[in-house]
Amino acid sequence: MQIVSREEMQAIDRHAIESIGLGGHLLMENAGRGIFEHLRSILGQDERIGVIIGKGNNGGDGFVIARYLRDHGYSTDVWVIGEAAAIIGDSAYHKAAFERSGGSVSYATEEAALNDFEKAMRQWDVMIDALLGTGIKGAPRPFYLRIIQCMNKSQVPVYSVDMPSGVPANGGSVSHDCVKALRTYTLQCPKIAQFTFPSASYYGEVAVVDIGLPQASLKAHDGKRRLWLKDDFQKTYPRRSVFSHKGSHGKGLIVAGSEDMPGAAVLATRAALRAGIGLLSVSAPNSAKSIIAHHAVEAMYDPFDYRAQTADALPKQLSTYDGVAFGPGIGRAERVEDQLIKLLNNTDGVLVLDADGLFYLNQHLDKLSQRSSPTILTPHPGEMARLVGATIKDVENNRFEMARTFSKTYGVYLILKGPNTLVTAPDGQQWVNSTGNPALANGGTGDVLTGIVLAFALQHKRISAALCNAVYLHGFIADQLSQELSVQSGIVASDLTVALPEALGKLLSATT
Ligand SMILES: NC(=O)C1=CN([C@@H]2O[C@H](COP(=O)(O)OP(=O)(O)OC[C@H]3O[C@@H](n4cnc5c(N)ncnc54)[C@H](OP(=O)(O)O)[C@@H]3O)[C@@H](O)[C@H]2O)[C@@H](O)CC1
Ligand SMILES: Nc1ncnc2c1ncn2[C@@H]1O[C@H](COP(=O)(O)OP(=O)(O)O)[C@@H](O)[C@H]1O
Ligand SMILES: [K+]
Repeated sequence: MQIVSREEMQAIDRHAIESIGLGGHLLMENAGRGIFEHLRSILGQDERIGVIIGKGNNGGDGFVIARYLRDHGYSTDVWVIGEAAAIIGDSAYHKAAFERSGGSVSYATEEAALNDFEKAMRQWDVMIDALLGTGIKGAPRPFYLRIIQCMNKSQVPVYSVDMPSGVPANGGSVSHDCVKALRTYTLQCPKIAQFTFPSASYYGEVAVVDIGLPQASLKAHDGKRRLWLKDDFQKTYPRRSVFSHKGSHGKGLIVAGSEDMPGAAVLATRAALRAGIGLLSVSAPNSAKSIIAHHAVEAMYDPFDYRAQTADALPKQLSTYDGVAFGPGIGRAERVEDQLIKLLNNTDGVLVLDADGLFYLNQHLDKLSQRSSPTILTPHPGEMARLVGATIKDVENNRFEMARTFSKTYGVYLILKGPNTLVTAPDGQQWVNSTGNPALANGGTGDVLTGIVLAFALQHKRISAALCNAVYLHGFIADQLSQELSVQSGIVASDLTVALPEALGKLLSATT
C-alpha cells in the first residue's frame, strides 16, 4: 500500500480526474459512501451525529456522508464552518444533492456563532470531522482553530475524514491544536503524517477506505513509500530446499556483549539462531563468554583479546563470515572505534551496525560509501539524531526525508526504529512496518532485532525484503504475546526469542 505526501496525493487525484476522466464528484461520492459503510457498522441507530464541514473538498466528503446518514435514518446535524458562498466545485455539487434530498445546513461564520455551535454540539453522541484534509496550508486560521478546540474540549468521539483536521499531511513539527480523532478514515493512501510524530498521535485508530483511484494514477505519482504487510512477508519469506544444509543458511558472526552487558549478546545470539541462521559464532570478552554459552549452547566462539586497545581486538578471519553484526552491549571505548573502522574497511559480507556499534560512526561516514557489500544500520531515533547531527525531535518530525537522504548519500540500508519502524534502501525506497506495540518499549528488544536482521539478511534473496521481514516478525511476535497475555507490559526481550518459531509458523500459515 502506497504512502503519499500531500503533493503526491493531489497529483494522483488530478491524474484520475484529468487524465483518466473520472469526475471529482465521483471520487467524492466514493469517499463519502465508503466512510458511511464503515460508520454504519459502528454507529447506533439512535445516536445523534454532528457533521462538521469545511469549505474545501474534505467538507465535500462530509456532505456525502451526511446524505447517506440521513437516508438511512440517522439523526444528522450538519454545520458548515464558513459562508454558504464559500462552498464551491464538487463540494457544492454534493451540498446541493444533500439539500435536495431534504437535508438542512447550519452555518458558523464567526465568533458570534460559536455559542450556537457549542450548544448544538452538546446534543451530539458522535461527530464527523470534515473540516480540513490534505489541503491545509500552515496552521489552522483562528476561527477554525477555535472550532478544533471546541471539538476536543467536548469529549464527543470524533471520526475524522481523511486526516484529523489541522494535521499537515507531510507531518513535520506541529505546534498548534489539531482534532484528536478516535478513528481516522484515510482515503485510499495513508499520508506521511500517519507515521511521523507528533502528527501520528492525533489519528487514533486508522481505517483505509478505497475510493477507486486507478492504478495508473497511483503509479504515475509513486513516491516509493509502502506499508509492509503480512501478505508481503508471506510472499518474500524464503522456503528451504529439502537439499539444504547448515552452509546454505548463512554463516554469521555477532560481535557483542561486554563485562557489564553480557545479556545484549545473549539476546542477539539467541534471536539469530531462532531466526534460522545456518552457523553462528560469537565474539565477546571472556568475562561474558560463559554467560552467553550458558544461554545459547548452539553458538560457537571466535575469540580475540578484548583487552587489546586496538583494532586487533577482532577475530582474525573476518572474511570467512557471510555477515557480521556489531554492537549490542559492547559499550563505548576507544577500542570500539578501532573495531568499527576495521569492520568498515575489512568485511566483505553483510555488515550490521547497532547500538554502540553506531556511536563512533558519525566520525567515519565516508567509509560507508566505500563498502561494496550491504551495510545495514539499525538506529533508534536518538542514535539517528547523533548520526546526522540533529535533535531527536527533528528525526521524529521528518523520519522519511531524513532516512531517505541518509541512505542515498551513504549507500546504506537503514532501519529507523520506533513505532512504525521505517526501512530505507540505498536507492531511497521506503517501507513502513505495520506490526509491533509498546510491549517492545523496553531494554533488549533492539538486540533481538539485530539477531533477526543478521539471520534474515543471510537467508533472503533481497536485503530489503530481509529487513522488512525482520522488523515485521519482531513486531508480530510482540503482538502475538500481547494478545495471548492481554498485556503490553511485562513481556521481556528474551520472551521474544522463545516465542519466535511459533509466531513465524502462525505468520506463514495465516491467510491474509
Ligand atoms: N477531487 C479531489 O481532489 C478529492 C479530494 N478529496 C478530499 O478532499 C480533501 C482535499 O481537499 P482540498 O484540497 O480542497 O483541501 P481541504 O483539505 O478540504 O482544505 C482546503 C480548504 O481549507 C482552507 N484552508 C487551507 N488552509 C487553511 C488553514 N490553515 N486554516 C483554515 N482554512 C484553511 C482552504 O481555503 P483557502 O486557503 O483556499 O482560502 C480550502 O478551502 C482530501 O483530504 C479529501 O478529503 C476526496 O473527496 C477525493 C476526491
Ligand atoms: N511503542 C512501540 N511500538 C512498537 N515498537 C516499539 C515501540 N517502542 C519500541 N519499539 C521497538 O523496540 C525496539 C527497541 O530497540 P532499542 O531502542 O534499540 O532497544 P535496546 O537497545 O534496549 O535493545 C525497536 O525495534 C523498536 O522499533
Ligand atoms: K478532516
